[in-house]
Amino acid sequence: MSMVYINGLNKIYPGHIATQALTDIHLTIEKGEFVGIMGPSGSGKTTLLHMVSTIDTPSSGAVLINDTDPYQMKKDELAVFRRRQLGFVFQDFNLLDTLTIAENIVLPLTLDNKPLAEMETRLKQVADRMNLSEILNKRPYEISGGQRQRTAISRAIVTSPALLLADEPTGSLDSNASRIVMESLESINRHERTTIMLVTHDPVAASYCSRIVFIKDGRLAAEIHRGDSRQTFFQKIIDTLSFWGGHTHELSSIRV
Ligand SMILES: Nc1ncnc2c1ncn2[C@@H]1O[C@H](COP(=O)(O)OP(=O)(O)OP(=O)(O)O)[C@@H](O)[C@H]1O
Repeated sequence: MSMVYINGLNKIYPGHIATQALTDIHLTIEKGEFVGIMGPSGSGKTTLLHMVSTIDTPSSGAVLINDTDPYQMKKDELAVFRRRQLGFVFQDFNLLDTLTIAENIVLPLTLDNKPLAEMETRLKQVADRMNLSEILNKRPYEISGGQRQRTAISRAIVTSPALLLADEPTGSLDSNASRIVMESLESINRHERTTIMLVTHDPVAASYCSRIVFIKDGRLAAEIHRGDSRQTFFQKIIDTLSFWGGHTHELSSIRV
């Protein structure tokens, strides 16, 4: 069963000089997969994520999410679809400083008018899984970057979305915080069976995925699967990046 089905997708940004950001993309992501998107800067990774997250519209081709075409929906329907089916995680966390960590996490449930008891149960489950239970009464400016990103991930999964979309979630974090964030995403994928699509430049972060799709100049260039060993997968990612392009500098001293 596919969670994301992309068929013949093209994206052209109009303008004085039009940019063809994506060309004839065909990609299927099965339910429960954890897929990374990698490629050089400007290759179209974020554009692809935006097409799936319905932030922007394709120029042509089909995008189905959970067998639904979000681009056929009315504005209100789409807003509800996004709130219930999709979770979003960004590089810069996007938390509200005026709210506590607990209030930030349950915000999507508040917007959906869920009963208080249900909110409290779900908050406890998510906070336990993301190891945030001790800091629920703090505010975002009182916690570390890694804790902020885990709060943002908690907010994204509190509605139990079918699909979690993450754009460079470790981009602002040091290597230790990145590792904890990636372990959290891996745990969500394993235990909540949430399908995850992640854009990253970071080969260590990518090594937590079950499959990596490489994009070059807006086209799918290669695809590799993890298998059992994350260490071996990391090496495969480095080899593929050095062949297709991407960030492979500064990698010699990285510990997986
Ligand atoms: N809103 C926009 N208007 C016009 N061109 C755009 C727009 N967004 C992206 N582009 C162009 O589309 C191409 C793909 O951009 P995209 O941001 O998807 O790449 P990326 O692989 O995510 O890059 P990076 O790794 O640097 O974030 C680039 O040539 C970019 O300049």
